[in-house]
Amino acid sequence: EEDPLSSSSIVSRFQRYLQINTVQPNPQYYEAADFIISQAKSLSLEYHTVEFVVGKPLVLLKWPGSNPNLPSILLNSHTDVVPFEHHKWTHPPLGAHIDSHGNIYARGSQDMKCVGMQYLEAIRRLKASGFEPVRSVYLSFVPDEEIGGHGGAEKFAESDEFKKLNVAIVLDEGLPSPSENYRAFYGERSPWWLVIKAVGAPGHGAKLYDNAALENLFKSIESVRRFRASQFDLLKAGLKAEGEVVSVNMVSLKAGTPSPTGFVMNLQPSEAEAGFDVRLPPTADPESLERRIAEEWAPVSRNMTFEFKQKESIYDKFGKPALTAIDSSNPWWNLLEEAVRNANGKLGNPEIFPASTDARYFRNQGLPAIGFSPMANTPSLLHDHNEFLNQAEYLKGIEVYESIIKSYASYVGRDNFKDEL
Ligand code: MET
Ligand SMILES: [Zn+2]
Ligand SMILES: [Zn+2]
Repeated sequence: EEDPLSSSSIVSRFQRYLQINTVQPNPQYYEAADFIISQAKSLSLEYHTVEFVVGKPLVLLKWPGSNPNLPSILLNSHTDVVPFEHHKWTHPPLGAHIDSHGNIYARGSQDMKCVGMQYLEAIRRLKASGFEPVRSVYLSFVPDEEIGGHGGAEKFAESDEFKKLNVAIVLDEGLPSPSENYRAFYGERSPWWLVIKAVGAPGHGAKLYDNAALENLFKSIESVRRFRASQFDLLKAGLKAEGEVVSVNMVSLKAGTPSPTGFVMNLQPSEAEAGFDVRLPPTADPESLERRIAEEWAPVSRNMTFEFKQKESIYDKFGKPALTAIDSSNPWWNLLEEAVRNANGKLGNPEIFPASTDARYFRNQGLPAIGFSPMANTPSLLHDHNEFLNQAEYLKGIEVYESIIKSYASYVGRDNFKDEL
């Protein structure tokens, strides 16, 4: 039988996880849970599943520490992945095909089945080396991150079950880095999913008149685009980073009178709407953006209305921007830097995650949470066609986690200096 610690067994376990269809909106969560539990068994980890929402299992694993009084470490990952356009990929998105360069192609290879498996493989190696944790290490494999996390990490982080784990620090996903420096994230932007609706007089397609619904909508779109350009310019000029500007992208457009052959071409419709994915940095002024939406993007003077499909606060439950400290008040930050260095890796400057992750639910509880996915020399292909991760980079990431878990689980100093300052 093959050595479970060999590179080829490690990579083939990753392929098996990638091949499980956990694609939204119909993820095969039980199949994923069975696989994770089989891994837990092979590692002699404690396991159990919780269903905060029926049909959406969250798998929780535990590697007990020798000192159960010390607060624990939580390694979080989501099991679901976003959909794909099958025919636009060079290799099947659920195939986990490895090409001649060692690139593993699959949806979830970067976001974030890699991380979930790397945690497990790091533990496999640590166990084989005889390492015993002082702090308990928990692994949570959560559902539904890609549709908002409401049936997964959000409920988990607010649960009594979670409080009992007495978690000191959470690790969750980050982003790949095209350079040799890994990226790490101490905060993230808040999603506002906005739909703007216009109404107007219907009329002949040949007639030029004011206040048609689509004319009204396009005035708004022009205003949104001017704002978008102003934020994008800050980014292009290098004055701000991706996570420090407000982004707004149009993601849907709905209008027209359907006909069997497409749309009626000589009728101007009386309703139209556009959807926008807006992301606010933790340093943004939410009130001023809301005013801009009401006064410029959807003004009542044009009979416009708007609705939020999602509108998250930039503040934690104590009313402060949900940011994890990266100064000496947070020992876990320095430990991470040191552990990555010990594994011959380099960490870039801490950043604000430009999209959103489940880490926000833990930060909202006042806990430190760091976003980190050890992928260097890798183009960022999250939610894109042909998402891949190189197998050598994947294996390197396991060594990085080995170093981090070892350091975190052995740390017996104070968890947080904040209260004493
Ligand atoms: C807004 S829920 C988060 C879903 C996904 N991670 C995103 O950033 O779009
Ligand atoms: Zn993700
Ligand atoms: Zn994602």
